[in-house]
Amino acid sequence: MTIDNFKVEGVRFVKRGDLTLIEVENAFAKALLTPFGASVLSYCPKTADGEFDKDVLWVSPQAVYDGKAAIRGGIPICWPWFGGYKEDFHSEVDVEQPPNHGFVRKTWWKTESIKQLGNGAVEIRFGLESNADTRAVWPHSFRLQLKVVIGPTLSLTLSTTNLNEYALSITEALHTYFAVEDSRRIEVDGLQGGVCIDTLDNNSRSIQQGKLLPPESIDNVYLNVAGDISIKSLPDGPKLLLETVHAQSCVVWNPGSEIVKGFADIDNADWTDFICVETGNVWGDRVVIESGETHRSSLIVSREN
Ligand SMILES: O=P(O)(O)OC[C@H]1O[C@@H](O)[C@H](O)[C@@H](O)[C@@H]1O
Repeated sequence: MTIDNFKVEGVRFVKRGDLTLIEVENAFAKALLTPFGASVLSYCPKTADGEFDKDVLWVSPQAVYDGKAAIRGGIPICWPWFGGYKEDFHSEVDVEQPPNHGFVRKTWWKTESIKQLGNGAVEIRFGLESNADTRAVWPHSFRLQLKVVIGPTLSLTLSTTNLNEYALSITEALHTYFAVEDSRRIEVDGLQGGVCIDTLDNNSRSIQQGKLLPPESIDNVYLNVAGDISIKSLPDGPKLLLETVHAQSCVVWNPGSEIVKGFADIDNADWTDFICVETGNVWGDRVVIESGETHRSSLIVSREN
């Protein structure tokens, strides 16, 4: 079944570059997704007076849609490892350049279902099973599914099923690029008490005290922060609320004015337009999934005006 065979009210398919995009518009929001990387690229909820609000997500105007490169923006999925290829994933398989943040953000997923739910929200499920190509990079068997619900909130659930006869160890993150008025004037609440690892300062560790006022350039990993998180535009702009389930970690990243120059797919001036607040299970919060078991991790995003 090809993607065009899904006939659901308020859902249409358009091309951008080499990708097929899924456009959703319903009583609650409009959104844009693609099976390449199972990426959500846009989510504009409706305001109380029924107008579409600004996008919650940021996608770089320089993003590439060639079906090969990871899309710069929206919600890329980092799986089965976050960041570099960690020591514990090494195997007999020789991967010369293991992709940063894993391989599924650059892989075509299958669109398994698109349907309207009883309340009028739209649910889309993307799936990916291990195959010869994935085993060449990571020699394990798995089934992955991303369930996205476009409703009054944007909800994503990533499910990993371990199809091996042994336990599987993964790290994972929804690498969300949130659109903000000015990344220099925001505060992130909900990280306090977590272990903060500053990767721009030799992985120095501290305990996060109070709200985070991100410096211009930031690449902090927060462990053991399972509660809700919010991103507020200062002084009294809108607030984005991030509710998570089975996500112990959060990474806050923005390249800032210098490091951004090393990114071909981000304009040098655009770093103030977003903040990445990436929720999942990374570093020491890694997840071990027993044989035959499924692990689920969710993110639910909404905007409070
Ligand atoms: O360029 P990539 O692979 O998408 O990574 C972007 C950033 O992703 C963040 O999650 C990392 O913490 C940063 O170190 C990294 O630079």
